[in-house]
Amino acid sequence: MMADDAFSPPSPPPAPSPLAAEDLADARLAPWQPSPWPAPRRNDGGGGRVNPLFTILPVSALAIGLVLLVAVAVILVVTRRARPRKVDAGGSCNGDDKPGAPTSSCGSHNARCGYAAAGVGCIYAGRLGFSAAAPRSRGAQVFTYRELERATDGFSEANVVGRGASGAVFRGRLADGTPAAIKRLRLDHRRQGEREFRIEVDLLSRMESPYLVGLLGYCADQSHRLLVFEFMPNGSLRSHLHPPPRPATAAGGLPPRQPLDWQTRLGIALDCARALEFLHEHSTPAVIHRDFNCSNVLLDHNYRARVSDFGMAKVGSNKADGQVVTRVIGTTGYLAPEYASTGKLTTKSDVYSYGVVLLELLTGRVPVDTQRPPGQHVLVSWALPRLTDRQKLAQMVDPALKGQFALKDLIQVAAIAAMCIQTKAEYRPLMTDVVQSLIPIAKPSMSCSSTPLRPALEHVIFMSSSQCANKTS
Ligand SMILES: Nc1ncnc2c1ncn2[C@@H]1O[C@H](COP(=O)(O)OP(=O)(O)OP(=O)(O)O)[C@@H](O)[C@H]1O
Repeated sequence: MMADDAFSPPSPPPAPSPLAAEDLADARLAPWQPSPWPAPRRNDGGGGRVNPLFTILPVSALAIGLVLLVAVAVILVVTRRARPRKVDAGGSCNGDDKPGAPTSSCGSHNARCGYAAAGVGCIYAGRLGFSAAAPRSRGAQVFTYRELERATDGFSEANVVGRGASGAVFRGRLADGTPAAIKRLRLDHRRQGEREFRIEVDLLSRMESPYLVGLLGYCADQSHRLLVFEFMPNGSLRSHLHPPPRPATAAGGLPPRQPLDWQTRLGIALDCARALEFLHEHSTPAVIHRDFNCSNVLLDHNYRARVSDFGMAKVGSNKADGQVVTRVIGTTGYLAPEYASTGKLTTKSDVYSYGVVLLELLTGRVPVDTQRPPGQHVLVSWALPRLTDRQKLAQMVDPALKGQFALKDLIQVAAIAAMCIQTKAEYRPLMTDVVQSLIPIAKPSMSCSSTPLRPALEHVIFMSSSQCANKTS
């Protein structure tokens, strides 16, 4: 029943609003307790005096709050200004990476630590569809052509460290003493150089990983287009795995280059896997390198690898299948079959190219070599049946690695390579799986039993935990 049935006022009350009726009912259930505090007196214009406390207290509280707010804001602004210009994007890092520092001091491979150089800016920011929240931690400094000319002794031939399809790369030293690799792009009528320039600047000034070659800056002075990278003193992986034959005059007196040893190769394989893992799985949206090959793997003074050359990279689509249909470009011998034949590009195309580089590390062979006997021209077709045959496996390894590896490690690397170069893209592993599978063998101190294979690689026929004990060398 209604509450006012039970409530019998002595005289008819003024018509109550429904809310007033409920209030009355509540009042019946919970009798009103007098407040211990003095009741405020309403200034009703009836001549009653207002207690000054009730005016002063809220006003002073408001004033104190305002002062505190302003103080906090001032402290925040001052401390931000006083901090060195290092930006922590996506995780705190106390490393002291400097422009040109070849190795990040961040512990985690996922750490994105970097710096923002003074007075930096990126004129091409925002063209590749990264979300606004994407970290832009590394500033790319803008150089004039004159500055880079000075840095390279007028682009002298003596400073050329390499030449790619898009131009020459010069060793240089920036005004602050930082060593740098300066790539002078050739701008052709197809404007491919311009496109590559924009992609490199846009991507690299936003991405931050110790496994990617860092972009220190760029120059877009009139018709000049130059990219300034961290200098990688040990050059490309290609120059170590497949050194060009030295002319007799140059070779005389110079000691022969030592082939990379097994552990160094595994370290390089792991660094590259982490670089691709970063692009595919830790970047939003995913980035497909599209031209991953051993020329684009550069080595620092400790032979730690970093991936370079993003001029052909594609930012993955947001579509569910993560597939981009595009013009087929890349390097012969590294192209995934589905990409080469249909132009369908996915992160799994990079996984295939990675598998080819892993085969090069394993065998010391180039991806395509028409000088070899028939049946051995294409590395992938020659290697694939051997990778899963224990007898033939040991014979396919680079002779320079003889006696340096345990059979179980070789089997593991072969299994990873075999999965990466699967013809069907969906059978290839994720780069995260590759990283996890390589970690135990790239760190020899870890015991075999504590490092089970990742599910993606488990079904390779001869991989079983019992074989972990079969250490033969
Ligand atoms: N950051 C760097 N530090 C040291 N050397 C470098 C650096 N970048 C490039 N180089 C050298 O310059 C060479 C040419 O590099 P570049 O990226 O122009 O071409 P590429 O990758 O070999 O070929 P392409 O551009 O045709 O794919 C490399 O192989 C390497 O020896």
